[in-house]
Amino acid sequence: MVLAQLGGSISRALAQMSNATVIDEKVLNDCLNEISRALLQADVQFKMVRDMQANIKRIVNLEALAAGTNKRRIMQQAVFTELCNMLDPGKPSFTPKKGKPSVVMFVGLQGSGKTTTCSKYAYYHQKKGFKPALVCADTFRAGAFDQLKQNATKAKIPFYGSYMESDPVKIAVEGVERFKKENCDLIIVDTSGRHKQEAALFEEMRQVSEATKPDLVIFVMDSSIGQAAFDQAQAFKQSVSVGAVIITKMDGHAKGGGALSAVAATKSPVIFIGTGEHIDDFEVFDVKPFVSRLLGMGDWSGFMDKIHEVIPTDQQPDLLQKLSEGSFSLRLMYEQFQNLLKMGPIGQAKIKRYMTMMDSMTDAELDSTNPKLMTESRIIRIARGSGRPVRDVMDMLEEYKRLAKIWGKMKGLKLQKKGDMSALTRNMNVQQMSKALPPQMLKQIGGMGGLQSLMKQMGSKEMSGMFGGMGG
Ligand SMILES: Nc1nc2c(ncn2[C@@H]2O[C@H](COP(=O)(O)OP(=O)(O)OP(=O)(O)O)[C@@H](O)[C@H]2O)c(=O)[nH]1
Repeated sequence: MVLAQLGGSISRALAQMSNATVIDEKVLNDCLNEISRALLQADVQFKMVRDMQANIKRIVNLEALAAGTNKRRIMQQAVFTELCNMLDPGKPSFTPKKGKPSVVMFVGLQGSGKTTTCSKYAYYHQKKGFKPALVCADTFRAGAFDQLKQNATKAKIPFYGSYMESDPVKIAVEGVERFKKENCDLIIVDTSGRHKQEAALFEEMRQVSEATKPDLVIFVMDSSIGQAAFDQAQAFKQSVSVGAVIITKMDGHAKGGGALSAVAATKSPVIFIGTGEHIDDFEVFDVKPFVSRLLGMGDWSGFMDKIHEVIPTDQQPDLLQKLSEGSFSLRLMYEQFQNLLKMGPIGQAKIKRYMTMMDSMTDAELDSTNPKLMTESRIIRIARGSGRPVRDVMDMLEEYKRLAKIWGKMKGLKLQKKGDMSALTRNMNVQQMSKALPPQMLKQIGGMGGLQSLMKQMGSKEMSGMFGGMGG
């Protein structure tokens, strides 16, 4: 996800500023320009970037900044506040209540992921104890009804639609009435995808909304839409009263900045994000944790210790680049295991087993950094493919999560120069090495004592090379 790069660029700009000996207007402007450039590259609308820049300049007191010991924090806080303000329209969206019938209508551009998202939204609420139902008022795209029907059947959610009827208003009204009678408390109406140039389709959408009187209209937006987001979102808002936004395909390579623009255009909050094609690849969206993750805030303490622990003496620029983007994937873990195998008999059986299972994984699975991708069906498939019990696959994934947590601390890391890194890692000792090893492996080696003698035998150079080659 390119948003991670945005976080990295902003962090770098802040670090550069806080490294300056004198903080004057020029240094502040340079820093703000750098941040603005990063936001523009992430497809945030120009006007929003300009406003944000002006706001930060207003908030940040240059004198306090020049005198303050924690310049980085002051600036980071200002950027944090501004990004939160951009993503928070200041009023919460309508939330359905159990036992009380609500109608929620989904609108969006063609292919934005509406139909998939309707099912995810229904499924999410069903798990929370709601009685949802799906109505397919998309009479425009052949196959839309079948798609909804298929998703609804899989999740055991009642649905309504027609192959014959071509009037979406009629279908929507009939569906809503039927499910109200059946005491469903969350009636979700899926509509056809449309572009702002298609006036007739916009009129039709307005009519569906007028006839079904939704409690909430959700604008579904593909995160890769880029700079067009603002205009498109605004066009929808002008025809129907959009009250919330869901951003889809956040798992892809989208720049994601369009999300900020959609919020500004619709003055509505983002309530969920879609993170994959599967029905539970769906997350509640919360502004503050999202922005703090984006800025790599919150977990800087103990950060350098982790560098001591896990980075080998020989340089791994590619690895560091990947880690600074927050992408510790199963493939990186595989490569790490490969290096461990080269070392000799230690824990080979277990690692070989892990690698056999990983050989049964798809490229997408190996390269993903989202543990949620590993759904039950994928785990079963991998177990079958590798001839291992499901428990072993789970065990391997747990190990991945454990390592990813350690490596995850590197996200947003400002890359060091070659010399700096070797100086940092020169002091790696047995204790630090032991922390970097999987606990089972440490046990197999014979605990701390075993590790110590092993390091003596092999020479700590080879030992620290264990993590070598990971950048590939
Ligand atoms: N990777 C990923 N794919 C998604 C996500 N949401 C939807 N998709 C995929 O996007 C494609 C389009 O999704 P649909 O749900 O058919 O889109 P739609 O907006 O209903 O399409 P129209 O009815 O033509 O407007 C499908 O292949 C979905 O599987 C997501 O969060 N991540």
